[in-house]
Amino acid sequence: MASAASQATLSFLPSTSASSSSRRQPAPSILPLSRSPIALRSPIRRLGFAGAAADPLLAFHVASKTRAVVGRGVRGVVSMAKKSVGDLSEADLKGKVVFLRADLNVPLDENRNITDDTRIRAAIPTIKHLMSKGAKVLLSSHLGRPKGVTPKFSLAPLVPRLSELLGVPVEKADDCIGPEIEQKAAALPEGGVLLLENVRFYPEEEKNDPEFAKKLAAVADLYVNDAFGTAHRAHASTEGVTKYLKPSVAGFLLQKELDYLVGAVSNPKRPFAAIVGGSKVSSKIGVIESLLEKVDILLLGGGMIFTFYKAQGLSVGSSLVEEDKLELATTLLAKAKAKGVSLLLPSDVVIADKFAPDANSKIVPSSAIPDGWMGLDIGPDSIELFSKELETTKTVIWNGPMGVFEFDKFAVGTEAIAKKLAELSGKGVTTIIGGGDSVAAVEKVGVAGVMSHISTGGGASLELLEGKELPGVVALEEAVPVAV
Ligand SMILES: Nc1ncnc2c1ncn2[C@@H]1O[C@H](COP(=O)(O)OP(=O)(O)O)[C@@H](O)[C@H]1O
Ligand SMILES: O=C(OP(=O)(O)O)[C@H](O)COP(=O)(O)O
Repeated sequence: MASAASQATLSFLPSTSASSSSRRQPAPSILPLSRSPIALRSPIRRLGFAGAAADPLLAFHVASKTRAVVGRGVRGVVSMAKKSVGDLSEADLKGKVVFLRADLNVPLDENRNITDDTRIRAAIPTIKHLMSKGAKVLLSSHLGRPKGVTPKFSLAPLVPRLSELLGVPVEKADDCIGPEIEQKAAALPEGGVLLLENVRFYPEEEKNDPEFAKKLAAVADLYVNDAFGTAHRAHASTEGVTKYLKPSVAGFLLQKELDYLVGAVSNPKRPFAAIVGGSKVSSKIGVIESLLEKVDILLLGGGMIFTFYKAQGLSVGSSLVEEDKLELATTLLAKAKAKGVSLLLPSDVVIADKFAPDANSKIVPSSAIPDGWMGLDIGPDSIELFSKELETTKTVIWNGPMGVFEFDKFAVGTEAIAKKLAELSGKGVTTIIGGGDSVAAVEKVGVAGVMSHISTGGGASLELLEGKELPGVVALEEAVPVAV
């Protein structure tokens, strides 16, 4: 049975939602401050294609699959798209030297062993495709944020795993430009792969220096960008190089990321819910504002909720609060209401007497956080409330953990959401995990494989969800417009 806290929440829910259940009551026009949590609901909005087409993000659509998503049920609408590596013919690729920018920025332990090879595995389909078409692949990436040539940031530890996944020995160069590359590129057989050294060993890379970009392009015939995780950086190997290599096209991973983070989000199967967590409101303002234009339901968790509670006049103890964002929190709540978005804050929280894995903890209603205690996770009623809400949806996007999931004691909320999304994914709901810590949580629970899409880019996915243009995508060639 639901506790008093969750019943208080449910009493705020009106009966008008398409995702509704019989429990909904009309929302009060003014939220009583004493009655946290906040649950604002009004009818599900349905953005037609006109709404989606007006979204500038749709200009980034690259895949034919995306075109189908964008154009579903709409005749005569032209979809803007980026040219894809899949659009190139065998003649375009056979014997050609391809500069392929991937994001192989993987975590290494102190012995330089790869601790998570996700980004390498994600790059494989494009590399294999180029190999199968007889291209000669110059594979480029950064690793970490080196200041000049730094051996510990060499790409050498990646060679064995790349070779294993590709089924061929991958040779590595000691540089990414210059005579060695010219010589090795000339000696590459069709279908061969040469891994270039860390492109950030040159400071010119991050400065997007045109002369450096020209040197990167020097031995190649064409450019493929598959580095989604770095597409928000206007660097020489992600943006500058496109000025010197034609065509410059998108790889399969980049396509897939855009399909989900732009396509599915701009024209989702509804009801469409977003779950936004993480530490601070300030780092998620852009995402929340952008998602408020698109979603039917917005569930908030993580450290940011305490700023919303405080803005509502509640006591939050020593929880994380951004005092200068209280007004903003109130504005966002009002915006959600005005837009008819159902915005839910957790009804109960797990509080701790210190910020530590071994802190004493207890569960309290969100409106009853005592002085000296801080909220570090969402509580069981909130998990139930969020889970019920999520069951009404057809598309869910998640960015940011529900609590301090790095501490086992406060990982329950985040892990419960991960499991819920896995369950929903199995029932045909589109589940999109938007990078960063949410991906780590999903992996920790062992349900990454069942999600519809797990983004390989934290910062890049955040920027996309904020509605920003990614320089690495903008720079790519437009596909021939297709009437859908
Ligand atoms: N209640 C909380 N109090 C303090 N920090 C929190 C709380 N909930 C979550 N966090 C922290 O938020 C961090 C993630 O925030 P953020 O970087 O914004 O998310 P993401 O990486 O998913 O974009 C995690 O390190 C987590 O410990
Ligand atoms: O790991 C990356 O970004 P992410 O941590 O935001 O996912 C990318 O490789 C970009 O790296 P950068 O943030 O050093 O430019």
